[in-house]
Amino acid sequence: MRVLAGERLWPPPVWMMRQAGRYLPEYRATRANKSNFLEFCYDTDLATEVTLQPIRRYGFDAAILFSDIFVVPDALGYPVRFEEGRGPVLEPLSSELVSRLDQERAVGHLDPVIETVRRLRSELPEETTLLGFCGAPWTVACYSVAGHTTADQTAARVGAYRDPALMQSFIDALVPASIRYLVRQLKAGADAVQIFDTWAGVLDDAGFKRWSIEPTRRIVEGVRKEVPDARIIGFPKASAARLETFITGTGVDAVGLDWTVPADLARQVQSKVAVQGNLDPMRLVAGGEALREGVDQVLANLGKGPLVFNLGHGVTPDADPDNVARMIDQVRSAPDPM
Ligand SMILES: Cc1c2[nH]c(c1CCC(=O)O)Cc1[nH]c(c(CCC(=O)O)c1C)Cc1[nH]c(c(CCC(=O)O)c1C)Cc1[nH]c(c(C)c1CCC(=O)O)C2
Repeated sequence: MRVLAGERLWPPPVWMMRQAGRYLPEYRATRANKSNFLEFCYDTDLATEVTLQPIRRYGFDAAILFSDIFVVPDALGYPVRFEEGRGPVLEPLSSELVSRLDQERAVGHLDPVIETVRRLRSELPEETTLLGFCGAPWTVACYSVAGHTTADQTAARVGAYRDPALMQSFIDALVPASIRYLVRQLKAGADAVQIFDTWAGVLDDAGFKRWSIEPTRRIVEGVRKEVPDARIIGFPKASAARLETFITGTGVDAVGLDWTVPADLARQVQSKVAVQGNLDPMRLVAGGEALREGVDQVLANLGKGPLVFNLGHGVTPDADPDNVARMIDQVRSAPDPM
């Protein structure tokens, strides 16, 4: 929390996107209790358990609520399901589906997730930061146009060009639902929240302003209206050259950097706000010298300013859990460069 407020700490605090996940045998064992992934997210006992697993194993400085970005459209009544080996599958976006979305239904539907936040705050060590999150509207909407994961979101981009009013109407439903959801997480005990915009990088310049910056700005403003001191981390992935516009345009307190952000640009961004990142998750798969070198590079480049050590994107199922321990040891034992 001190780093998010702009302070430099040494060693930097460390956590990992997707730290509760399939690379951990204990996650896979708990996950085996529920075949339906969304039901798993809404099960307070199981979600609390898997959130705590990486904290117990590694002592990360922050825990991130176990849930998914698709609980928000699901709660609104948008048809979402997860298919084994395929990931999320959403019905194609239509004005009929948007007209059926129900903001009040979303509140009750998300009660179990808010209960998980409450439970986590009481069970976590006091010094462990609890992070809540939501998906940015554009990233959520991408999957509703394509219907599934794609490499470059061509369907969502074509959809947004052909029928911007439809895209806008869906985003206009996601914005208030996301505000309410984040406000409730903060009031239930989350110390800060992160907005994941995984697909911001595929947008052209006008699209980035309309579909990434503007909805995020509305969420930040809406959350701060209810929780004035809310700490908010933005993560517009693959948007290196636009990070400064994003920060000014949205008012976030900190940004997550993916691993492609050039070192000098990352430091420039860090002169404005705290940064989080940005080890390539593949270095956790490769291990050895590639891992040591990568951790050193992040610390050498960003260690002199406000840094939350993290990956540039989520840890993958093929990462070696021992490499995660090595990464944390290296961060915590690194000599202070100042
Ligand atoms: C785009 C996106 C999603 N979900 C999320 C994003 C944004 C960040 C990113 O880009 O990684 C965010 C997310 N998803 C999950 C978390 C939990 C907290 C954490 O540990 O970081 C968070 C913060 C759990 C999850 N969400 C999912 C899993 C794996 C599913 C399983 O256990 O069967 C987990 C642990 C499923 C999921 N959820 C999503 C996809 C595309 C998939 C399928 C791909 C995959 O399987 O990794 C959507």
